Amino acid sequence: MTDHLTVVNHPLVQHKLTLMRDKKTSTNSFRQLLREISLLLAYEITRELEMTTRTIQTPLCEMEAPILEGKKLALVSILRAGNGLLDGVLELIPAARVGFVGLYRDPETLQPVEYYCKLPANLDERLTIVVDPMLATGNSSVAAIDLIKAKGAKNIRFLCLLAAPEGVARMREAHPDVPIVTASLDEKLDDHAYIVPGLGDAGDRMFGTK
Ligand SMILES: O=P(O)(O)OC[C@H]1O[C@H](OP(=O)(O)OP(=O)(O)O)[C@H](O)[C@@H]1O
Ligand SMILES: O=c1cc[nH]c(=O)[nH]1
Ligand SMILES: [Mg+2]
Repeated sequence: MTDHLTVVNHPLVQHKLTLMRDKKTSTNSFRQLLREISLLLAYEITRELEMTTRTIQTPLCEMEAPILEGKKLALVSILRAGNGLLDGVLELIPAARVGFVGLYRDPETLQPVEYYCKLPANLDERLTIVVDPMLATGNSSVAAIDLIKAKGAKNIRFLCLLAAPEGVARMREAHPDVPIVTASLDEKLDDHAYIVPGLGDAGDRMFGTK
């Protein structure tokens, strides 16, 4: 991917996102919609994967048929809200290796606090797609990608549902080599660094916590 930021304007994505933003949407519907959107976003973020060919026999003839090149992809979910995106992406790429980075954002300092990290082997040979629905200040995604790079990953993409301009700028500064794919570039952050108009706290809406 060459663009640093791709906003997926597909009508189905935008329609489902509107339903997710609506505060009247139930936890159950929110989770289902996120799973559906993540399939569409996964389609977009994998658009330019490297391909090679393999010789196969169809019932009619031999052909050189396209297949994905290289080692299996790695998907890394930033816990816990990342798991909502992970489910759909993994459905589309079932052979992917999966890692988790556990981070929460301290509500006072807005700094990420790490509590877990388990990543697949040979990240240096894999395309790594990092997933988290919310890119707000960018502190969490920058820290997660710092960890992932420290484990060897060189080819990384970041998939989110909503991005704030502040988070995109922070990512561009810290990780200019990591393209971002999102369903929406929202307007701004509020005084508590929540995305506006946003959808609220993604983890809470997904898991019914408060
Ligand atoms: O860009 P930032 O300002 O760092 O904010 C974004 C982070 O905040 C949310 O997670 P949260 O800390 O609420 O943890 P959770 O997923 O466990 O709910 C979200 O899922 C991101 O990880
Ligand atoms: O708007 C926001 C910002 C950070 N985390 C969320 O879940 N929502
Ligand atoms: Mg949360």
